[in-house]
Amino acid sequence: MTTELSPHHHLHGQSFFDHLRRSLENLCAAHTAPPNAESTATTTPPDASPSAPLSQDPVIECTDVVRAYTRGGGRGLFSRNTQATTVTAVDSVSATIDRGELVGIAGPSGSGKSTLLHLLAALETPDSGQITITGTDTASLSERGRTRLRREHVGIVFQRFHLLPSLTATQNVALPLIEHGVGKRDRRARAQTLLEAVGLGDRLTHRPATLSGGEQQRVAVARALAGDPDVVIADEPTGELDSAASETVLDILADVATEHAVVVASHDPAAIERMDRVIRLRDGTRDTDGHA
Ligand SMILES: Nc1ncnc2c1ncn2[C@@H]1O[C@H](COP(=O)(O)OP(=O)(O)OP(=O)(O)O)[C@@H](O)[C@H]1O
Repeated sequence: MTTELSPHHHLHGQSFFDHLRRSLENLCAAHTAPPNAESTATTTPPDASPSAPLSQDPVIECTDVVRAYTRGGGRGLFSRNTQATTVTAVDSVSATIDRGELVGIAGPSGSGKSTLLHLLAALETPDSGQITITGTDTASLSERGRTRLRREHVGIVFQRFHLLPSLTATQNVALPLIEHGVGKRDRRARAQTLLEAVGLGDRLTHRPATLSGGEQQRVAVARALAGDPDVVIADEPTGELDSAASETVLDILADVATEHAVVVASHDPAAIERMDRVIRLRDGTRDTDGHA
């Protein structure tokens, strides 16, 4: 059985993420990307930098968001004409997510958690209402613009880790930094710092198949942090893990939330229990917004 090490082993009187932030600030200063032309089509005031680390503006603002899917209505291989039905997966949801918050999205199966999470991550856009990420309206961007917005501001953690099997832990974490224009040596240094922060300093050259589920998820969290996002969005991050590994991943996400916004959609009562605040969904609408 693999022992799950707590990242807090590595804390030396300060948050490890303070150290991480400083190391990334140094990297970013050396690799500042040119301004995004599409980011002019935003709601950000012209004098505000969308990624200013000390900004008090919400990281994500979601206003009366609706997302519906249409099913059927076609002629299938095994069916005659079927009646089209519309499912409103997310129905008039409003929410604000700030830096320093660990926010849960809870609700029964089919209540709209994944759909809302995809909207908050700019993987999808709403049919109506508005979602802004660090001031940029996600619907105002082209597909490419949304990809760039995600790359610069959003880190995503999936239930099944989605690591590349042929790459080592370090290479998996370093991969997103290629698109940030970070050089090879700096990518490796940054990836190693992140892996040490999540307690995997002794697993740097391991490939995913040789890591436990909890370790793979910690690699996935480190990868999500590689580009120093404003928000980390996690879909059922403990869904595949035993309770000890879940606790470790939740400890790390709570630590990440001291510096970033973190949003976690989960069925897992132990995960929801750890959240600062919970957005509860029922049939796509918001039930309550209270403390878990
Ligand atoms: N791509 C899609 N096409 C059609 N219907 C969809 C699609 N995605 C989601 N839905 C429907 O929207 C509703 C909300 O789904 P969603 O996956 O967001 O819920 P969930 O709370 O994440 O569920 P679970 O906990 O089971 O993952 C469901 O009725 C689902 O069937």
